[in-house]
Amino acid sequence: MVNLQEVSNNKVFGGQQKVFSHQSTELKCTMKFGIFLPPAVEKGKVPVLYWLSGLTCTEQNFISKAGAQKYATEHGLILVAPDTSPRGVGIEGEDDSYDFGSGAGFYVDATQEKWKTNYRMYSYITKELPALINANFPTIPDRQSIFGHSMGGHGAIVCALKNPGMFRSVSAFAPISNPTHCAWGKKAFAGYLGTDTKAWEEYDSVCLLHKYNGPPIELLVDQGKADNFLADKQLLPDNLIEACTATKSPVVLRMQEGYDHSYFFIATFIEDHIKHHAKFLKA
Ligand SMILES: N[C@@H](CCC(=O)N[C@@H](CSC=O)C(=O)NCC(=O)O)C(=O)O
Repeated sequence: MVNLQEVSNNKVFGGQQKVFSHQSTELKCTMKFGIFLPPAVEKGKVPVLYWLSGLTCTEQNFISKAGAQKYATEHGLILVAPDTSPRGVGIEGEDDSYDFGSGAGFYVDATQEKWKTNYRMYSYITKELPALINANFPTIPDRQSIFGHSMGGHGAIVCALKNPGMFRSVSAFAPISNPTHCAWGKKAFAGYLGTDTKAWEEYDSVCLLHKYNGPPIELLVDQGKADNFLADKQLLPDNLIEACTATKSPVVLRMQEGYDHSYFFIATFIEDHIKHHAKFLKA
């Protein structure tokens, strides 16, 4: 395997949950990602579903808490779950807060001097990682989809909207839907992209929906009604729905009674999301 070191390998639901590390050219550091290989890979190439995690996560949260492997085995999909930022790159302040720097790459390519060399998660997710996965694993490169949670839900929708046709489907759990209008997004975008808010719009799902000119994307979003970050106005799903309605973009938002922002919520509805993606990946 070119440029890949196996870190762990566990059999689960008949497949192999592996973690690899590699030297990233975009991020200029060692990165890890989880990859689940379903039993179907023994018979041939299969589609890939990328998962983007939220603030504070590494590649471990999704692979150990979401329970996704069972459904990836059922539908014959590879799952790829990368880390959420560069690690240990030696930028002053990189570990100071949970919502900026390490664990909080926000899936953008930073333009600000201090961050721009390493904080290139957008290019990592849309270019380097798919190329690495397709070169080393039995994928069908033109059958890939993307989903994520919170900061990762934002990342998944943004990556799909900025690259029409690259992903066959997209879905999200409690995404940060309109980062230019919430505290998390304003802090991250000011730090990575600077004070010109025009540049922020390039990474905001609501703004990008108004510019999108590709094949229709049927977006599935689950949102817990008891999510504290919903109450704190960090997620703003109504703004996403308004933009989808205005642009006639297909969307299903399911407001889930009593669910919070945690991986318990994700594990509850992960089957529906994998089914949603399988419908498009297997069509
Ligand atoms: N203050 C909390 C916030 C961290 C948190 O809740 N992270 C979520 C994602 S939030 C948006 O991107 C998460 O996925 N956490 C990991 C988990 O396994 O639950 C804190 O510092 O914990």
